[in-house]
Parts: sequence; structure tokens; C-alpha cells
Amino acid sequence: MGRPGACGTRHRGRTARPRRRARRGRRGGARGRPARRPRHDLPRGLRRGRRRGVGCRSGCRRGRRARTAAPARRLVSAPVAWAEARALARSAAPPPRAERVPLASALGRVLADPLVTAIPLPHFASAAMDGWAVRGAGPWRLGEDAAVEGGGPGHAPVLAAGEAVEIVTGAPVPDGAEAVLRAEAGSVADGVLQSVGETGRHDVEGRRHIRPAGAEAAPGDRLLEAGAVLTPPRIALAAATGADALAVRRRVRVALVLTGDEVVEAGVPGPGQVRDSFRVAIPAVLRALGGDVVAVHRVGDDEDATRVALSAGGIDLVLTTGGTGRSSADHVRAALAAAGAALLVPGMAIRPGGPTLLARMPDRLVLGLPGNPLAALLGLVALGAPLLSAWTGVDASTRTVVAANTLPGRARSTGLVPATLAGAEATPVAHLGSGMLRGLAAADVVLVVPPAGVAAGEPVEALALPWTG
Ligand SMILES: Nc1nc2c(c(=O)[nH]1)N[C@H]1C(S)=C(S)[C@@H](COP(=O)(O)OP(=O)(O)OC[C@H]3O[C@@H](n4cnc5c(N)ncnc54)[C@H](O)[C@@H]3O)O[C@H]1N2
Ligand code: MOO
Repeated sequence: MGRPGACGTRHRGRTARPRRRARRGRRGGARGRPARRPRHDLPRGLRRGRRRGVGCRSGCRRGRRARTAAPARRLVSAPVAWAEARALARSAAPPPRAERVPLASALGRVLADPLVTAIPLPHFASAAMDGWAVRGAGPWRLGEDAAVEGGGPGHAPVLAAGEAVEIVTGAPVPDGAEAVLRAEAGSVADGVLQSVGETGRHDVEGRRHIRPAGAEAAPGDRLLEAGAVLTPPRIALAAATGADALAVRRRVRVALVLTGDEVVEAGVPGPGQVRDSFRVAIPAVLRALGGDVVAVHRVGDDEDATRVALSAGGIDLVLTTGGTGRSSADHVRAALAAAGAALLVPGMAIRPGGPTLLARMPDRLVLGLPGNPLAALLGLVALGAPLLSAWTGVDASTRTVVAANTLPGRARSTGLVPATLAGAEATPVAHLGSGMLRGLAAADVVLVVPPAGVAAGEPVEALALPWTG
């Protein structure tokens, strides 16, 4: 139940849970009947009137605040078509910014500048096998006096024709060396080295087992392009050039705002409660897209609390869940209006995930996801992925697969259909109610079904799921 205001009236927002229960009951078949309508739970138009001019007649704090609040702007407009909404999201991303990170923190980051080597790779000629560096056809004079001129710390000796020097894998070869004779292909007697058998002959005649300087790269070679994702071998390659840190695209700092009085974060939900689906899953999706959740706000069905959470400092992007609807228990749109946000995408012409929105505040963007779990995660993939991809450089491109079955279209909206893949053939999964998760949990891709539908055997666009790597 809501707490009474100072006036003793039970105010809208504080009485949201009973209304929620009634709503869940209607949608999901859970128990609950419409709760007694609280005094301030008026139809939206009347609520707006009260907010603007009347307030609570008893003069309690909530009423006074409502009287002085700026009039809410109306944030209702037509849903934006699939391609246009995604293009708007991409163009909303701020220009890329870079930061330097040590190699140890570079895994998965996106290179901001090309990797150019200043040194040859390898930067000296070295032995590829344990054995002897040799010059000439052999036999070879071996001994300490073979490793002579030019030798010394950091310098390889110089070999004369007919000379050999013992060498280990990775060691600099002496100048003049023409091959490395493997240990197992030579024998030494009385200070003279001979090659043994076919292997030895091949090693010497084939001038084998010397890795020349610069074989992999010359100074000034571009080894990786800007935009490359730093995998373990790419980090190792950077280390080989002598780099200790790399310039990478900055990640996006995200505040997650989870709305809903009925949402519980742990344990088995009680009657009318809903176990949170997003607290763990959404940060994981964002991580894959180049974002880090740096703050989590749990807010009830309350406009003021939602507005305050939208404005908390130190972040680049706010991601809200739930409350995107237009009922008396949904406050995201009104909170955005109260915070002075401009809606870039008020909703998308997609099913599910239609209420997904994108808004701009002076110092941040706001991605609003619907509360229904499948709708939210598909909204994140549909609108969040292109936004974050443009922002962080992480790849979110689509691919073309083949529809195994006919995929019916829907007038005026694009269908997002989770599917499994066998080769290039995609089959929709079961359990695709917008409040469900079982289908998405089994899916490999999300098919993008245009309003005209797709016939069996025809190509269809597919979105990668950020968590399938
Ligand atoms: N009259 C209309 N009603 C609805 C419409 C419509 O066009 N007209 N659209 C429907 C669609 S589509 C969607 S999607 C939802 C969007 O609703 P909200 O974004 O306002 O989400 P809520 O009402 O807050 O919650 C919906 C549903 O999701 C559950 N939820 C919320 N948060 C979580 C969470 N963290 N973890 C798991 N589940 C969560 C919540 O309990 C509700 O069951 O509106 C339709 N209605
Ligand atoms: O976004 Mo809603 O169905 O489309 O749940």
C-alpha cells in the first residue's frame, strides 16, 4: 500500500503496487483484481491538469511540488521504422574518444590508432633451433676461438668460412652464419663439427633455421588498423613491437535504472512480485558492446525518483528498464520530459520491443527499454547495439541467413524473431511471448522480419546476439 502524504491522502506513485498487481493479473493471469483507485490515480489527462494547476487541495508536500513543477511536455509520437530508428541511434553517438591503457587491461578493447611498429620484427636475426651456427659447407672448426670478432655483450660474433659456433634457439646468430645445423644432425670430434645424414645436409644446403631480422615486419609497417578489437595475439603482437600501453576507444559509462515497485532482486518472488531479469543480464550485454555499468539505481513507480536517477552524475548513458508505457504506473516518459530530455526515438515500429526509446539530455543519452524481459533484451539489441557500436567501435553488423520456414509479417512493424542456426538456415524458437526468456535463451540470432514477411528459403537479415561472441 502507498504511504499517506502529509494530507492523509494516498498519493499516486506511492500506491503503485496494488495497481501493478491488478495489471499483472490482467496481462499474465496472475491473481489480483483491480485495486481501489486511489484519489490521485486519475486518468492521464486529468492527472496532468492536477499537476499543472491544482495540486493536492490539502497542501501537502507532493501537491505543492506538483504545482511548482514545470509543465510536462507531451512525449507521444509515432514509432520510428526499423532502419530509420537504428540510423538515428548511430548518429546520436558522440564522437569517439580515446584513452591509453596498459597492455594488461587491453583485452577486448578497440584500438583507437593503428599499431605501427618502430622496430623490425624480429629485430635481430636469431636461431630457430638448438645446434650450431655454421658458415660454409663443412666440416667446421668449432671452438671458443670460432666465436670471435665482433662478439661481446649484446653482439653476436662474426663467423668466418669453415667455422661454427654452438647456439640455442632464439639467440642472435653471428654475422656471416648461413645456417643452423640442428643438434641432432651434427657430431663433434676433436673440435671439428660434421653434419650427419640427410637432415644435416638439408639444414646446411637449405640455409635453414635462421630467422632473419625484419621477416615479419619492417619498421613503419602498420600491423593493426584502428578499430581492431584487441585479442590475445594482437596484444602479444603489440608487446613484440615494444609497446607497454595502447590508445583505445573509451568505453561508455552507463547508469542502469531499474523501475518497478513489483520487482525483487533476490529469491523466489511472492504473489504479484516479479524477479528481476535485468540486473545481471543487461550489464553483461553492455560489456560486450563496449559499455560498463558504473551505477545501478532501483526506483519504484515514481516520477520524481525516476527523474533524479536519470540525472545522477558521472555517466555517459542512462539505461532504464520498465515504465515506458503510458499508464499511471509508468513514469519514464514523464521523468524524461521533466528532466528536459529531447526524444530522438520515441518508440520503434518493432514487435516485441516497440516502446524502446532513445532520448538526449544535455550531458548524456537515455535508452529506455520496456519492462517485459524479451522486449527489453530485443530493444537493447535493436537500438542499443547500433548506438554503442557507433560510440565504442564494437562490431554490431548484421548478416544474411536463410529462413527455414515462412515468417509472416506484421502490418506497420518489423518482427524480431529469435532463431537457431544450422549452417545458414534459421529456424524460429518457441516461447517468444514478450514477457518470456526461454526462447531467447535458446537462440543464436534474431531474425529481422519486414512487414511483408519472408517466404521459406528466402534470405533474411539476422542480428548477432552480443553474448554469442
Ligand atoms: N494499453 C497498452 N498497454 C501496453 C502497451 C500498449 O501499447 N498499450 N504496450 C505493451 C508493450 S508492447 C509493452 S513492452 C509494455 C511496456 O511496458 P513498460 O515498459 O511500461 O513496462 P512495465 O509496465 O513497467 O513492465 C512490463 C512488464 O515487465 C515486468 N518487468 C518490469 N521490470 C522488470 C524486471 N526488472 N525484471 C523482470 N520483469 C520486469 C513487469 O513486472 C511487467 O510484467 O507495455 C504493454 N502494455
Ligand atoms: O515490446 Mo512489447 O510486446 O512488444 O512486450
